Amino acid sequence: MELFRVVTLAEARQLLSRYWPLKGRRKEVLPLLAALGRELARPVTAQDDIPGFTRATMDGYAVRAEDTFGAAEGEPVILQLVGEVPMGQPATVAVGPGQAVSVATGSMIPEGADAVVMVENTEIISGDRVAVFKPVAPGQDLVRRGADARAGACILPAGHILRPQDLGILAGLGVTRVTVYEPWRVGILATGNEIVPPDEEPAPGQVRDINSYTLAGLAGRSGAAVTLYGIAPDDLETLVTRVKQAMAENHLVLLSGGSSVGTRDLTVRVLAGLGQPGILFHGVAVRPGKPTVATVAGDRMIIGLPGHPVSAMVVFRILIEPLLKYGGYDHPSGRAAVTARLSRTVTSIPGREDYIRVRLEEGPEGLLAVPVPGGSSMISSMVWADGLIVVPLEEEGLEAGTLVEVHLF
Ligand SMILES: Nc1nc2c(c(=O)[nH]1)N[C@H]1C(S)=C(S)[C@@H](COP(=O)(O)OP(=O)(O)OC[C@H]3O[C@@H](n4cnc5c(N)ncnc54)[C@H](O)[C@@H]3O)O[C@H]1N2
Ligand code: MOO
Repeated sequence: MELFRVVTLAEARQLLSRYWPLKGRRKEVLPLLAALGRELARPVTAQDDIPGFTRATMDGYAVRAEDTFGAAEGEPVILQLVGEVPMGQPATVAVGPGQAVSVATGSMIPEGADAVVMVENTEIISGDRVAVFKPVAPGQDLVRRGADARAGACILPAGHILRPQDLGILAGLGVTRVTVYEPWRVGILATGNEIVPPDEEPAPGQVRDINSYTLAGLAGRSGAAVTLYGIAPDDLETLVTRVKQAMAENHLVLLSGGSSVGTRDLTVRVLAGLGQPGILFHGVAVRPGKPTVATVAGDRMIIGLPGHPVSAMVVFRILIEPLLKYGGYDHPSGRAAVTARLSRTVTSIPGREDYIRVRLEEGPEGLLAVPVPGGSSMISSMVWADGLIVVPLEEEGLEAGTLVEVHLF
C-alpha cells in the first residue's frame, strides 16, 4: 500500500489547477434563457449602443444647464416651454437658449439640451412658461448614448459564466443566441460493500448511500450535468470497469469511500492505473477530508473522496466546487462569506486546516457562529449547520469572540 503523500490545501489546489479546465468540452449555441449559468465559449461584442439615444432619467424638463445657473427657491429662472417628447418617439423639437422641453423618464433628450431639471424643482406659471427653482449641471439626470454599453466594446469575455444580469445586457444589445460550453459532466460512483441504495432496507452492518446524493446535489448546484453510477463493491475489477465507464462519459469522476489506508481501500490502486499523468496527491492536510486522492488521466480528472459524508462534502466545497463554478480558486465571488463572532473557543492542530461546521445565530452584538457538534461521519452535523469556518494551517485554534468568515452552504 502506497503511503499517504500529504499536501497542503494550497498545494492540492495548485496541482488541480494545473490540469483545469480539462479539454474536450463541446460548444453549443443556445437561446438566451437556456444559457443561464453556462460558460461563454466566445466573447460577446456589442453591435449597438445602450442606450441607443441620450435619455432622461427623471421626469421633468430638458434644458441647457447654463440657463439654470443661479436659479434659487426665491429667485427662479423662467424658461419657455416649447414642446414635449412623447415616450418611445424621437424628439422633434430642439431646445434653444432660454427654452425647455417636457420629458419623461426614459424619453429622448432633444437637440440642444444637456440636462434635465426634475419636475419637483419646477412650476408651470402659465401655459408655456416654466419656473426653475434649482440649477442643474451639464449631464444631470440623463444618460448619454452608449454610456451603458458602447458598440464595438467587448461586453463579456469568453469563460464568463452567465448570470441573470448578463442575460439582461445581451437582451438589451439584441443578442438572442450565445455560444457556450456544454456543462461539465460529472459522474459519481459510491463504493463499499456495506453501502446499499436508499430505497433498500440495510442488513445488519450495512448503511444507505448518502454520498451519491450529497455530491450530486453539490455538483448539480455548481452547474454540472450529473450522472450517478450506483454503488460498486470493494472489488478491483468491478471498480476499474465502473470507473472507466464513468470516465468515458464524463469530464470529472468522483468516487466516495475507500480512499483511506485500510486493507480494502482500493480507490488509490484503481486511480493509479488509469493513465498519465497519474496520481497528483494522496492526502490533503485538512480536517475533515485528509484521505482525498486525485488523479488525471488524459483529459479526465478522477477524485476519490473520503467515505465519511461530512468529509466528502467539505472536500467538494473546498477543492471541487470552485473549479466547476468559477474555473479556479481565485474568483472573488467564490470568496463571499458573512462575518460572525465565534461563540466558543475551538482547538486545532498546527499543520492542517480545520473546517468547522457552524450554525448562525443572531446575538446581542450581531451574528454568532456556533460550532455544531458531531464527527465527520455524522451527516446531521451538516444539516444543522449554515456554513463552514476555517482554522488556518498553523493555528492551534480560534478564541471565543474572534471574528470569523462563515462560508455559507
Ligand atoms: N487507521 C486509519 N483509519 C482511518 C483514517 C486514517 O488515517 N487511519 N482516516 C479516517 C478518516 S479521516 C476518514 S474520512 C475515513 C475515510 O475512509 P475511506 O475514504 O477509506 O472510506 P471508507 O472506509 O470506505 O468509509 C468511511 C466511512 O464512510 C461510510 N461511507 C462510505 N461511503 C458512503 C456513502 N456513499 N454513504 C454513506 N456513508 C458512506 C463508510 O461506511 C464508513 O463508515 O477513514 C478513517 N479511518
Ligand atoms: O478527514 Mo476524515 O475525512 O476526518 O473524517
